[in-house]
Amino acid sequence: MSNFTSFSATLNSVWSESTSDFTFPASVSLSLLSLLVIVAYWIQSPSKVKDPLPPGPPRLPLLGNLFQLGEISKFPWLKFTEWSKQYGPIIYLNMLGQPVVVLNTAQAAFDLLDQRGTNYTDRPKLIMAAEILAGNIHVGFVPHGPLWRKLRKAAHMGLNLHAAEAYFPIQEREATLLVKSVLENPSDWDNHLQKSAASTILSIVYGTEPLKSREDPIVLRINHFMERMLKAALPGNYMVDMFPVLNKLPPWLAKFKREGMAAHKDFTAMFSEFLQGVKGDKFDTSNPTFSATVIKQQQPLEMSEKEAAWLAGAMFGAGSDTTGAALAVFTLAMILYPDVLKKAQAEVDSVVGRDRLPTFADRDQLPYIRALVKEVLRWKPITPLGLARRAVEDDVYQGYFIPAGSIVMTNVWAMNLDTDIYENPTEFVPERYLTPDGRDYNPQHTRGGTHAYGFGRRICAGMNVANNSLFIDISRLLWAFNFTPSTKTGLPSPDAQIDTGVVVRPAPFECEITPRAPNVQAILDMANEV
Ligand code: HEM
Repeated sequence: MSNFTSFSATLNSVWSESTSDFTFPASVSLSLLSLLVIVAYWIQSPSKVKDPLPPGPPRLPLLGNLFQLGEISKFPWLKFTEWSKQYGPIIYLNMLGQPVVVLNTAQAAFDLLDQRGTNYTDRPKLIMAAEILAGNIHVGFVPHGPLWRKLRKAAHMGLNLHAAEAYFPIQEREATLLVKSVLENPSDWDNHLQKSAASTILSIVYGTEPLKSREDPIVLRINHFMERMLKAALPGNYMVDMFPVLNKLPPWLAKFKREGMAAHKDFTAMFSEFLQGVKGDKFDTSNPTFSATVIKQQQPLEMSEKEAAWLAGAMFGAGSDTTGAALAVFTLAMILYPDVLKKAQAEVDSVVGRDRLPTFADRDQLPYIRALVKEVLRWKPITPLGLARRAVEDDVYQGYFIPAGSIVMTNVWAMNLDTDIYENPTEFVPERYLTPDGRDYNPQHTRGGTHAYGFGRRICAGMNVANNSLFIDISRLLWAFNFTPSTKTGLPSPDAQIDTGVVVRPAPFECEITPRAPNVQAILDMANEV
């Protein structure tokens, strides 16, 4: 799912590389732009500030923190975390009149997003991406209101803890295929992880057969949708997001609107075609699928064909790159922390043995693996700023004024490194999620031990499916392989990361992945899920 981690970085492009389809003649552009900035500021600035705004870096009149953009353009969570040490748990920024509030502690995120959920369940307005391209129907971007509640309810029916168990067979089959691919071609391990994550989510949503490649037409088509959404969501790419009044122009006068509406029609046709495939017999429907649940819920929830199609279609973008990136973090940790690797393998071996693959039935007996999955999500968060929210009304928190319309960001990176909660937070230590007598331990204000899936009512709808995929993939990879540094390139850096715009993941690195025993292939061949 396109997120807002690149928010600050991409605001830069307002000035530098705008691809806006609505351009001004050069002679009038500067003065007109200045006027528009003043009007935008006047419209958007908080009118009645009674309490002080939260602290933050110094601001200029009108421009706000625009001049700090350089500092936060790359990996903004790192700068926010640094600022949190200076300014405290809540930081206030202002970008050309747009208030931005960054929450740096789990306590602040819990107090606002969980405890005052009604005010913080909305998403920021994204006119080009969410309203025009997605037609205000994408569950991840739709404003807080009746439609979001309906879509979310249907999503819950297909993804809740119990419903997610129906996908165990798909996830076990995909995990076996993943181990097979890595065994055949270990140097391409990252590609196998990404393909496996994509294949799993597609099978869960539409009941498709396992993917042979990431170039499969269905993947390419959905990726094209995601790329369009991402490009449209980046601030500065479309003037209409800076000056919403432009959205009032009729389509014949506004190219961005004409093209956006046409693209929305195409995406609707694509998602409807996929859903029809489940209704008809094009895909294998012998396994329970998310789409089948959505189709069943259409009548009781009074969901239109279009809403059902978009709900199912939204899942690939939300669940594919995210899970794949978390598996890459796991691989990095196994290379850098050989003692953890050994301990995890020892647990798997003692419970499962060497004559079969781990299954979901083993999960209760694998506390160290459960802890390791939580540590993967904590150590290098793949969505370090979560997914932004919008304050609907003025609020006051800890004596600070949060203006209505503020973009609210959760700095999960800072929360995961909070030394009040985690000892040696930069180290990979699964033990932190176990009590001294070996039971599961979840730090305060986490959901299931983690902040990775967000907060409050808008928490990740697919978190059970994601946790299940991570558990089964990680336990089978640990059962099958040893992970060691590349003999050519040595130890990878724990800190090198890349921001894909969708997720933040470890920078590419090489490593050696070798089978732990000669019979791995034979056991894989015996697995009857494939
Ligand atoms: C490791 C994997 C994943 C991570 C780290 C992750 C993380 C997130 C985060 C941070 C949010 C925003 C929550 C908030 O606003 O507080 C989110 C939303 C969402 N996620 Fe996930 N996700 C993952 C996997 C999945 C999967 C597998 C699915 C689908 C099966 C999924 C479906 C969704 C949906 C539909 C939303 C939008 C919820 C809404 O706005 O109401 N995610 N996810």
